[in-house]
Amino acid sequence: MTTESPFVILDVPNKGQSVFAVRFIPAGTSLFQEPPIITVEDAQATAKIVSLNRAFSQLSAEQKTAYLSLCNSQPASDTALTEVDIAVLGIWKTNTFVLDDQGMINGIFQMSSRLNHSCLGGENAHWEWSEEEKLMRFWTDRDIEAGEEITHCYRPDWRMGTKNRREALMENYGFWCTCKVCESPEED
Ligand SMILES: C[S@@+](CC[C@H](N)C(=O)[O-])C[C@H]1O[C@@H](n2cnc3c(N)ncnc32)[C@H](O)[C@@H]1O
Repeated sequence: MTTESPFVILDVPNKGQSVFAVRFIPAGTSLFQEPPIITVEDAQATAKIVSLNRAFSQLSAEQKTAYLSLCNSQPASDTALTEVDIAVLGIWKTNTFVLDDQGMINGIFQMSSRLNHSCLGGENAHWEWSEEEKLMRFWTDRDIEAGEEITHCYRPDWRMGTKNRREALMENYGFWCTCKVCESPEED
């Protein structure tokens, strides 16, 4: 049995970087686990941004570099902000995971942030956050073949037809979805 990672991060045209299986990965496999780079706990969006800036300023140089290396799909809306603040906020909006049912706790993760989205039915992995251990874990939902993109569903409740779902993803996440469900000619 090999101990090498079963996946790699590669560039994909129009989708930035993404995670791909390098060999067959059976359903139910633990892909990886990692601690967050940052977590922020606040109820209100504006309070979250203040907490985010505080949390970012307290990161080590290495953590800041890891954070700032993540993808930013958000247009810069507030030109009064500094370049770094714009990047911190854009990266936050592009990559944040909501970690609790109340929407209070958000987190940013280095590896987890590299997985692209697939609309419901196209995804092949899911995540679980352990509040006790402060660890994010990714698991495969089904068998994944070598060369397959590993994706999870960012928001599973958007069963509203391809056009509406794509518009909702654009509005909420800042990208036009090109997952295999949206690209399928059988979808409406
Ligand atoms: C959390 S990041 C995922 C990793 C990212 N591709 C990267 O380069 O680091 C989310 C961003 O990836 C891209 N992305 C993810 N899923 C996508 C999809 N289904 N269709 C098009 N772009 C997608 C979008 O730019 C989105 O804002």
